[in-house]
Amino acid sequence: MRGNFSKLCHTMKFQRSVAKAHDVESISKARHDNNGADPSNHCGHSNNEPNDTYISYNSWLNEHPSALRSFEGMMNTAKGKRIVVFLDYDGTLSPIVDDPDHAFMSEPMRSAVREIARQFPTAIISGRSRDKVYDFVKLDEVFYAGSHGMDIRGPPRQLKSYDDKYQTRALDEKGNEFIIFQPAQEFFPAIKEMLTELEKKTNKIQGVLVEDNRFCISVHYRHVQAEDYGVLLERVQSVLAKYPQFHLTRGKKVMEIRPSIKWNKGHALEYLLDTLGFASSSNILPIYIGDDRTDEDAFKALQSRGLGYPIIVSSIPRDTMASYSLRDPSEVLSFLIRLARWGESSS
Ligand SMILES: O=P(O)(O)OC[C@H]1O[C@H](O[C@H]2O[C@H](CO)[C@@H](O)[C@H](O)[C@H]2O)[C@H](O)[C@@H](O)[C@@H]1O
Repeated sequence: MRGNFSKLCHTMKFQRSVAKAHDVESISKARHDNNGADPSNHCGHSNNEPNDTYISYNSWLNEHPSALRSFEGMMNTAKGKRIVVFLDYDGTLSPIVDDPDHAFMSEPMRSAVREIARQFPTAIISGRSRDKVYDFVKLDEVFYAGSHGMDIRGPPRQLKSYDDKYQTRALDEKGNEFIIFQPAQEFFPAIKEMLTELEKKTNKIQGVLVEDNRFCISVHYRHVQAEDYGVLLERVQSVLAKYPQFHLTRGKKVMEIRPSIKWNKGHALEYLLDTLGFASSSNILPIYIGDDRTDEDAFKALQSRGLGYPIIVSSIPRDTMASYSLRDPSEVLSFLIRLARWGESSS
């Protein structure tokens, strides 16, 4: 394993030099490719000139410094604290790709996350279904929260502050206990109905993909012609109108249908901290890395506790509650490798 880890560190040195060479390229590339960060701009184009983009990205970086460049300072504050790592999946551990079923995680990323999970409690919190994220990540060392945190497989601690009906104790194949926490359980039959209706209502629109995320539904429009977008939105809204207990949120070229309960990635983060036994500890340092709007709920949770490091993954200036930034998943990889190495040397 140590051999793998030094291979990773080597990869990281390589990436650092590549990242320098790409600095200018990534900034101008950002002008053309925001991966759908702005849903009102269906085609994802911006009118800014490259120079404007360069200036605005750099001034944004002053507000949200690079977590790679700030690494030493960040870790000075971390000394003596218990680090807990939270990671989003799409756009963070895997790059945004055209086909959601092909958002694979690279082997170096898998090794880095495995190393991180050996050093620190680690959870992946995703909008995907929990099973799908596990299929991509395939690591048993990690806790998983799917459906934007509404389906958690966490540590074996049943919490009194949550209704027992949402917490199920279970055993894995090796006899280890864990808890499944599903606060949106009662919405499941309605979600199944909506899924069928959405598929029926949208299957004539070319390029639409309806994804079953167990307690949420994603309607992808990355491959929908701009002129068909209005019809798609109308059809999604017409289905939604029959289910007032659900609402629509937006991600990268995706509409996400979610139960209207007071539960999001921020609550999932709090729940996992509680089950890890860190409910009232001031000696912890949670790190959350994510790229999407729904990750803002987790950034907000950290900011309101005045705790830890919320880190946004973005190659364009974005309105965010994160304190630090990383440009893309390759910088996330570099950060995780450095963090794992830091953890190893300080343990
Ligand atoms: O919380 P996350 O793990 O970031 O999940 C958010 C959504 O991610 C996926 O969609 C996004 O990534 C796809 C693959 O790169 C891309 O094709 C799509 O356009 C993006 O929106 C996932 O498929 C969705 O279900 C999640 O809600």
